[in-house]
Amino acid sequence: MQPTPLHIKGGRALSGEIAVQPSKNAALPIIVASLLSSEPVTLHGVPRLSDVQTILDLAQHIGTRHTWVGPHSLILHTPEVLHTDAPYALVSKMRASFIIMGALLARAGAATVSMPGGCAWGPRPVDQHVKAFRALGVEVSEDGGNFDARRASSLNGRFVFELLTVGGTQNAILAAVLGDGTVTLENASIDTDVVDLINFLNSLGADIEGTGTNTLTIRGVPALHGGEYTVIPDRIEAGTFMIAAAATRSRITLTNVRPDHLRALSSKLMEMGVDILETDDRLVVDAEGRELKPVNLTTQSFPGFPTDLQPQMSALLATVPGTSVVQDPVYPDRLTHVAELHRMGANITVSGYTQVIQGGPLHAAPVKAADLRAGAALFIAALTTPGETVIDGVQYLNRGYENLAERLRSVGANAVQPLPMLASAMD
Ligand SMILES: CC(=O)N[C@H]1[C@@H](OP(=O)(O)OP(=O)(O)OC[C@H]2O[C@@H](n3ccc(=O)[nH]c3=O)[C@H](O)[C@@H]2O)O[C@H](CO)[C@@H](O)[C@@H]1O
Ligand SMILES: C=C(OP(=O)(O)O)C(=O)O
Repeated sequence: MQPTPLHIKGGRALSGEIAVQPSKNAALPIIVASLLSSEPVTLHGVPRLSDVQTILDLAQHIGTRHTWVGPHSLILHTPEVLHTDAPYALVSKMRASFIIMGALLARAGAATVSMPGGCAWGPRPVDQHVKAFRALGVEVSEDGGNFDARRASSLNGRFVFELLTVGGTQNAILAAVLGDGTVTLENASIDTDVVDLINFLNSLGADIEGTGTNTLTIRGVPALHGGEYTVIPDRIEAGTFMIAAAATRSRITLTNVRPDHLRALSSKLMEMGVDILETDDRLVVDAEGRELKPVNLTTQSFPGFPTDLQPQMSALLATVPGTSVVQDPVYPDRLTHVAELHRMGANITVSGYTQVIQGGPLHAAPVKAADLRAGAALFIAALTTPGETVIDGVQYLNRGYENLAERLRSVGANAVQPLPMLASAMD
């Protein structure tokens, strides 16, 4: 059953403190990576999201048992691999599930994985994953929407990625961790979620060198032991809250945050006239009473401006008088927020991956999220307007934000999600 739409009455400032959830995009590959060990692994900092449930369902099919031992803590245990296939019903829900292929290749030597799904705003190829596997000695064939991969021996050799890919780098790392070969990956992603995966794997006894650089050397080890690990805070959720504070001209404090993961956003917000104060794992965003300036931005791989914050930033800029230009070459079709923001009075012209945004006041309207970050963008737009905006497509928001409405209510947002009974009574 789809969740009921969210009702937001904006036009008021936010204030107070909000704890950022642990990172979805770091936790998902780490959950998958836990199946490389036959011993129990305790993870702290796992967000309670529908995407996490999807990956746990997939892991369970493979043979991983899990037990929640705290609100964000989980014990995972894969004594043996029961199945080496990842069925369409699960993989099609979420792109991150494709890296099950690397984990299965490492632990079981074979994998049959359906082509991935996930936020579908346009083409999201996996050619680099497949090219990397083949270059390192894996046989991969494609049939009926499935990839079938097999390795006769340990992965060995060198692969140069043709572009920076987070998932492609993670998949190749996972496949190379076990065995007696040595793999060198060049032009590897240095994204925070890749670094967290490497730190996790090394904490279980993997031998991966070059963390945080574009060249990784992975020396196979016979087995990984169990262990305990804490996932990094979610920089995309933190960024979404920072943009929400700027859009509502508010001052809020974020806790459980890594300010060093958010520099590209912080410097754009500062350029607009927002004050950002960083101390260890806290960050204060102060836009109270500010007249913000328009800015131009182009998305890039980490440490550049993240594509996962592009729709939210576009919503903010749609409220800032003047002309801003936003370009997203990382995902040129990531534009499903635009038509919905138009319904709220935004003036955005699109040409290719470029949005030219003439900022001004928005108004409330019924809108529909078609993907996760587009949903966050609509939430932010709704927070800026005094009328009641109703956002449909909340299931996408639930993929990546834990109790978003409730947590933003704790800092003063007027956001409610009526229960299904109530919703039908109101129809
Ligand atoms: C679950 C997860 O962590 N998702 C994130 C991850 O997705 P994901 O890992 O899928 O994104 P990639 O880093 O792989 O994609 C980056 C770019 O490379 C292209 N590409 C990628 C692989 C490939 O084989 N061929 C190819 O052409 C993509 O189309 C895109 O243009 O990183 C993206 C970029 O930061 C984020 O937007 C996603 O939220
Ligand atoms: C797009 C995202 O996730 P996925 O890659 O799983 O679609 C995201 O987290 O913004």
